[in-house]
Amino acid sequence: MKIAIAADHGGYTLKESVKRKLESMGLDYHDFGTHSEESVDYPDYGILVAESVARGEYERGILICGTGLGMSIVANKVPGIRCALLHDTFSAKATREHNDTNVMAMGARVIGPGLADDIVELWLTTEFAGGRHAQRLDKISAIETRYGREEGVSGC
Ligand SMILES: O=C(CO)[C@H](O)[C@H](O)[C@H](O)COP(=O)(O)O
Repeated sequence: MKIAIAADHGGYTLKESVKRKLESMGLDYHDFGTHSEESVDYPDYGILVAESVARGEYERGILICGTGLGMSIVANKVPGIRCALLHDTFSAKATREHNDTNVMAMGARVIGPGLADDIVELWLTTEFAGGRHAQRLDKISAIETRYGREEGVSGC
């Protein structure tokens, strides 16, 4: 599984920790930045991960900022992206089973590296359950279509 990862300055340190977790799981990743704690704007980084996942270049994306809120808002603007803001393991498992989320966001000012590792591992290893949940995802896609965003990000 290929993973795209990015953070703003608030999430930089946790991103480095999550990268070590991915390496320990034997997973490939691409780090879209940021590469220091110098202040940056989270939309500039969140969009890189969201669009690369939407284009199919990476199977999953991981985004980290101070709260995870800004990153999750950005990612969910991109057609085809279903991003979950995750700070607990129950939700990490449930959002894969029920929502088939392809991007997750965390807040480095909310949780520590140990819990973040557990969340990432569960989120990456839990399969979508399908069944009744699939028809709900179809309805989410229909909402995207209704707002004229069915074209995805081809051409970006
Ligand atoms: O987007 C956020 C909140 O929704 C992130 O937590 C950012 O990391 C945060 O806003 C950055 O804040 P700062 O005061 O500029 O460090």
